[in-house]
Amino acid sequence: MTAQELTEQIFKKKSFLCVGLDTDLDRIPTYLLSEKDPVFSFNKAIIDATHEYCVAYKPNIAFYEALGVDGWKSLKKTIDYLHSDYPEIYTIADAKRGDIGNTSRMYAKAFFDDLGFDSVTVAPYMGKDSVEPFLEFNNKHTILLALTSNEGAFDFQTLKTNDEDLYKKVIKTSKEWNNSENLMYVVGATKAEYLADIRKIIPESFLLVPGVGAQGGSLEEVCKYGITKNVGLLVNSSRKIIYASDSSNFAEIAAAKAEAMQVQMAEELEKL
Ligand SMILES: O=c1ccn([C@@H]2O[C@H](COP(=O)(O)O)[C@@H](O)[C@H]2O)c(=O)[nH]1
Repeated sequence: MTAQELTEQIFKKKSFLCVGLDTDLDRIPTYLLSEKDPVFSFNKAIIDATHEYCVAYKPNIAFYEALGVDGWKSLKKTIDYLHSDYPEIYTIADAKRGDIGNTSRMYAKAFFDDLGFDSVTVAPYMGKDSVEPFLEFNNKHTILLALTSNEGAFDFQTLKTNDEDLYKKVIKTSKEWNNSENLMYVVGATKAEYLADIRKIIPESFLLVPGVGAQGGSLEEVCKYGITKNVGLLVNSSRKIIYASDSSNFAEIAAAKAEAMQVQMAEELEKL
């Protein structure tokens, strides 16, 4: 899916919500554990209930890898289900990959060609040749970690290099890379006020913003500093939506949480 098509979906659905599929066998309703594929059953129920309120889903790959072969099968079934039943949905593999070039190429093939995700998150630490192999894929996005939502973001990302914050240097440098038009960036909702400066460097780029909900970030603050006339935001919430309830009507409750966020987003879009 192109960024233009994603923007069209955002205005059509009046939502820039991304629902995170951080599916954990220890947190899903226990009655699902007797199903053949509990992870897929849970994801399918969440997707069917929430899809009208969001434009994207973001499975965090760690939750699937942790289950070995079964986890990969559940991930594949989930992405195939999205492609077949909800082709208008944008998909993000939150995998935080990046390695020497020929290895990065294999990661890119895995997530873009084999699994067919629209985008994958990538760590910038190994530099240009570790990211460019992802950028070669047409109509696929590489979402570079810029300023993350966790406390540890201050360990390195805000260190000064030649009087400039490292995360700003990463963003500026990445704009020079081949096919940089295929880049998006991760900026944590917990650091919303930084978005004002970030928008000076990348006024048009899409930002994936995790950290609203369980991590305490505010949607209002994110919009105040980060929204553009074309929106340019995908705001993720995982646990606050998918684990809102562990009873048999968990999907209904998740839908209510997603709808509440969508309503707030529609209000923000009205202001544009
Ligand atoms: O800076 C980052 C980058 C990625 N994440 C991921 O987003 C979700 C957030 O989940 P919540 O339950 O809504 O807190 C999760 O998959 C993280 O690994 C992030 O939080 N911050």
